Amino acid sequence: MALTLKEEDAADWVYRGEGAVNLVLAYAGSSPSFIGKVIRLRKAPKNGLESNGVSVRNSIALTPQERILWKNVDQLISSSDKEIVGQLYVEHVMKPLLGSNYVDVGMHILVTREFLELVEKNVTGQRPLWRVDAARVDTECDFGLLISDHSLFTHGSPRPSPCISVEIKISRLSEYNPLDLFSGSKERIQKAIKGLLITPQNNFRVFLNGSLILGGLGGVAKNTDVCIAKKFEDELKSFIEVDDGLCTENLLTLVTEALQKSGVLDKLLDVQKLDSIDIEGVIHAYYNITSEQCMVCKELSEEQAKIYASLHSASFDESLRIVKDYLIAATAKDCSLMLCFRPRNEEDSGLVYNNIYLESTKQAFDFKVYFIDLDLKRLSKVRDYYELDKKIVSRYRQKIKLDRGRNEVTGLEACNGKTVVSVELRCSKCKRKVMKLIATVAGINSIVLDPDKNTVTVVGEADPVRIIKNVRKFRKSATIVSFGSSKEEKKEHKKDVRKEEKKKEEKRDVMLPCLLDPIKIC
Ligand SMILES: O=P(O)(O)O[C@@H]1[C@@H](OP(=O)(O)O)[C@H](OP(=O)(O)O)[C@H](O)[C@H](OP(=O)(O)O)[C@H]1OP(=O)(O)O
Ligand SMILES: Nc1ncnc2c1ncn2[C@@H]1O[C@H](COP(=O)(O)OP(=O)(O)OP(=O)(O)O)[C@@H](O)[C@H]1O
Repeated sequence: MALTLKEEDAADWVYRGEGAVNLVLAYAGSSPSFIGKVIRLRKAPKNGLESNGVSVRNSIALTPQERILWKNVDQLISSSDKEIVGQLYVEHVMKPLLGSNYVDVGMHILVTREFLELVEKNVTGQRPLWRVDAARVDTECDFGLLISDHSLFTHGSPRPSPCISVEIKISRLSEYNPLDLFSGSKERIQKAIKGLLITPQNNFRVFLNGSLILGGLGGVAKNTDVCIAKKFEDELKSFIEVDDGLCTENLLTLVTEALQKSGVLDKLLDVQKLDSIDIEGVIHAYYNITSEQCMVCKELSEEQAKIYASLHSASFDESLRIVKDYLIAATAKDCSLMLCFRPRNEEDSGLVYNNIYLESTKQAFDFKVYFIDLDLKRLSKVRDYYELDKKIVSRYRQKIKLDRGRNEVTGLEACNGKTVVSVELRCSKCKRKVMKLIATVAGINSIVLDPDKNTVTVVGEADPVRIIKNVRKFRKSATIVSFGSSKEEKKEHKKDVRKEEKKKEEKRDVMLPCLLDPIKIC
């Protein structure tokens, strides 16, 4: 960490965006050390909700329990407190999984408190109000992460090539189907990207030469109406040489082809799928490794707690594996992809970059793809995930109750729940037996056996306890992997829970930007 950014450097850094944890600034000055770079600065929550005023997710060092969790990653646990664990996690956990070509670890540089205070003051006016309200730059932190600006094609040259970059966050909040995005089919990927473009929310941004031309900077954007779409199409004209009205379509083709050609989504999906056990199961493994009494089983009846007994009797190492894989998958579900395109020209058409030829415009483009925001999910988050899941399930149950009430009047079928059971399915006889036993339980709409994964997925309002009881008549070792609403339905309910939380937040005091002293509005 030789370089230090001081107060006088603050004016060279401009607002680029932010998430819940970091504020990101892009370099706009002329120092060769920083051209083509962004800096990620840690934020501190304003509401003081984290325990003892110290944010666990922001703290640099691993907790003793996390040191045990990550014990197989030597580089992580041998780091001293001063070394930055988040960066080591990206380098030694995520990079090997996602591929070194697509992951940029960045480097830490020192920053003075005066630098942080001044950049915060300079950029406050550009930050979304709710972000300003929620967190400020953490002025206690004396470093920032310097990383290449993946929305540009610079490579240190003072004159970056003209370029378009597209940022995609894999989330369900936009109106698109992630299954389309990950399908591998050109048509379906393009359909997903189109959906993201129309409802960008916090999940889709397009930058032209590093400046935002679609989506919300640092937050959520409204849907792409005719006006926005027209303006966007006009912006693209300087980049894609095609008749009016076809630039956006061609950009979609470019993005689709780059996603297909690079294979990054397949890699990402593999990592996202590491969480073979849902949070309702993982929470028990979490209590195994923290050696606390399981607060979840404590709330269940003896009968219900029996379902999870096998998870509690899993070995310590197995519990570590379950939790670790779950957290790695959580990182992979929350990261973004940045795809950057530039028209290919003879001088820089070395073999460094992949390229795509757009038949309709007769243009060749270089492209690069990077994953951004591969942050470590802290162990303590497992409890948060469980609590969130509980809220979602309870919301779902309320909905079923309501639906049942309505159905009594309309005679329609109730909404479905889903129970996943883990049971060894060795042969066709086993499968028949399990199928028969489950089929006798009331309230079942479908049963799907997966002999590769040794799981049975039961959809319907059937009682999970009855399901597992019946399966155990055949195999004692059977366990429930998850129950409640299906993942897709949960996501829908998650939206509602989030909306409610947001409403509560909006009721809190509002801070006006650009003012150092907050003004309270009634
Ligand atoms: O919990 P979720 O699904 O709302 O995801 C959070 C994201 O919200 P989103 O759904 O994308 O609007 C949230 O994104 P934003 O702040 O909305 O950009 C963060 O990514 C958060 O992760 P962390 O707290 O930074 O580790 C994300 O938290 P986790 O991925 O740790 O759950
Ligand atoms: N290396 C980069 N190059 C270009 N832009 C970047 C880079 N890193 C981050 N950004 C921009 O800054 C925004 C916020 O960064 P990031 O997602 O890392 O923040 P975060 O607080 O960690 O997010 P989250 O809340 O999702 O965890 C991104 O959405 C992206 O637009």
